[in-house]
Amino acid sequence: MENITAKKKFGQNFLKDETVLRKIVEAMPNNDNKIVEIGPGLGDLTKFLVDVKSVDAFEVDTDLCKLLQKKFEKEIATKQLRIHCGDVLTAWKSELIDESYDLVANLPYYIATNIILKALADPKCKNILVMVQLEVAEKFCAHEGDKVFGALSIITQSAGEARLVVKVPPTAFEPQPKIDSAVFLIQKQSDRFDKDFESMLRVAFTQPRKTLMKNLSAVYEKNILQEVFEKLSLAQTIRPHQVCTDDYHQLYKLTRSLDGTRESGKR
Ligand SMILES: C[S@@+](CC[C@H](N)C(=O)[O-])C[C@H]1O[C@@H](n2cnc3c(N)ncnc32)[C@H](O)[C@@H]1O
Repeated sequence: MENITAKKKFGQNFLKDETVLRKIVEAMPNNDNKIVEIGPGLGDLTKFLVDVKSVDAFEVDTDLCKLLQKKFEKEIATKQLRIHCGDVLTAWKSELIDESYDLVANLPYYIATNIILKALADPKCKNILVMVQLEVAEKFCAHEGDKVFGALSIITQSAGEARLVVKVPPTAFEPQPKIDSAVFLIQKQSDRFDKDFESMLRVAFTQPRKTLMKNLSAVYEKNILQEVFEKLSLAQTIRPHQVCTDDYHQLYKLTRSLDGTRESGKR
């Protein structure tokens, strides 16, 4: 590895396995979108990306920024690569860049979920192809009935389709992480993103093993919930992971139209 010590605080595990790097590039959607890479690190994935598309890369570590500026002098001069040095979360307003892009990255795991949620909400982001902790990838890709089906799966299914691309063992990285990783792809079909819907999901999954009715009744009036459950033919004993994404949207619409929050009852 270059003369660089990996910094734990920035989640630095550099992907060294060329087969996995190629699999990421092969899974990229075929379109004219720009690429955004978050955390280019030593530039191993960047090298493949700039060969096929123009890339905007965001890197927080100033040592790595300097190294990348040297390594990719030519690509920076031809504008095939732009390096933004700094914390991507600070740079990210509602849109990260002002043109359509696909996010392709081996993400820093300590902020991976946050980054994916921001990309799902960003109207300029069209597709998300990222490496994260396996456990997190499974949550984003889960389907109704799966044990890990939850708020992240529903938010993803509301925006598009997700699929696991490849599982990656710790040996693919330097230094090696303690956990397995996975690359997954979300192809976005809609920019629909509703913070209130997300809040309802948080309530629905507060205690995943309890019934959905029990969780929701912390916020919604019980009689309204009973009416809504009946309309949607949902059993009162159903658990949150057993309800499909469409039914969650119906549930949200109906509870809103009936103004079923407990607060509203006190008015
Ligand atoms: C898991 S490493 C991936 C490095 C490289 N892409 C690879 O595959 O080898 C995560 C990268 O994200 C960078 N990073 C961590 N936090 C960041 C942040 N808030 N903004 C931008 N980059 C960040 C790290 O410095 C590191 O380069």
